[in-house]
Amino acid sequence: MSEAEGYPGVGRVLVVIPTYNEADNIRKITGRVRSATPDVDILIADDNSPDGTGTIADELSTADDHIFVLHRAGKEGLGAAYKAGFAWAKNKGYDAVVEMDADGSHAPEELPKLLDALRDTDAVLGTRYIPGGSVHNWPMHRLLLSRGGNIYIRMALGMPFRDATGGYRAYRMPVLDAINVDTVASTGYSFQVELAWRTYKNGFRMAEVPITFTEREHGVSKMSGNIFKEQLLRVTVWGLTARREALLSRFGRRPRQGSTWP
Ligand SMILES: Nc1nc2c(ncn2[C@@H]2O[C@H](COP(=O)(O)OP(=O)(O)O[C@H]3O[C@H](CO)[C@@H](O)[C@H](O)[C@@H]3O)[C@@H](O)[C@H]2O)c(=O)[nH]1
Repeated sequence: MSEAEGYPGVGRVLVVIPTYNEADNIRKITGRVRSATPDVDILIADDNSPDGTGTIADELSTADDHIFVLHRAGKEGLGAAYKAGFAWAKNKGYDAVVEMDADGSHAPEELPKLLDALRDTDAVLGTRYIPGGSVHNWPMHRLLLSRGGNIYIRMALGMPFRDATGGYRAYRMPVLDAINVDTVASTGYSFQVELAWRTYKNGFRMAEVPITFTEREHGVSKMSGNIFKEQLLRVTVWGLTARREALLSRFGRRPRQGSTWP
């Protein structure tokens, strides 16, 4: 087993790809990542996919020293898979991690752009909704949900970012340590919002770079009504908690220990 030398100016980078039923996509995406960025490693975090993604991942790992597999017992959501992947990265001494979907929605060819930006900052958010960014082949209802959700998040949390829900990102490892990523409660897509929120609240440097998001050709999205409800509820509570804390500090009072949720 050998590991990549590292990305210039960033260090050893691990691209974490969570998978659930991505048998038709996993070969292609890992090949594209390896071609675009030969200096980075890949970890496939598979939740025991019934379609055999885990077996294909093992084959890829056997054939390439820069691909690793984390087999998990069962489907626990994208957030849980990322947390396990980040813990694996920390254990192996990586300097930075990248989040990437398995289905080709996030173009590996744009990875150098994210990593170049990470040289001068602590976290990079790939953003669909700034000039240069775009979304391809999404149905109108999904686009409206995403745009509307991001407007709500900006208003509720006061974060300046245009795309707090996106899943193509890079974090330096000390950020994940400082924000206690292992205690992140979100399991679905609000995981992305919670990570951005914690990073922002902790005062880390964050940059947005434009990305092109292309809807998957194979397999299905795991988006569900429950995932959407989780996001809405959590963002509302975080926003109210932040306002309460701001109010208390204005009157010279500190919030009760443990009063911040989650
Ligand atoms: N291990 C594991 N992986 C999962 C699970 N659920 C989803 N994944 C993996 O997570 C990635 C994204 O899942 P999709 O279901 O394809 O996501 P999406 O609906 O296209 O959502 C994307 O856009 C959202 C914002 O609009 C993002 O919030 C989200 O992170 C993702 O990038 C894929 O690689 C998928 O296999 C799970 O329970 N377990």
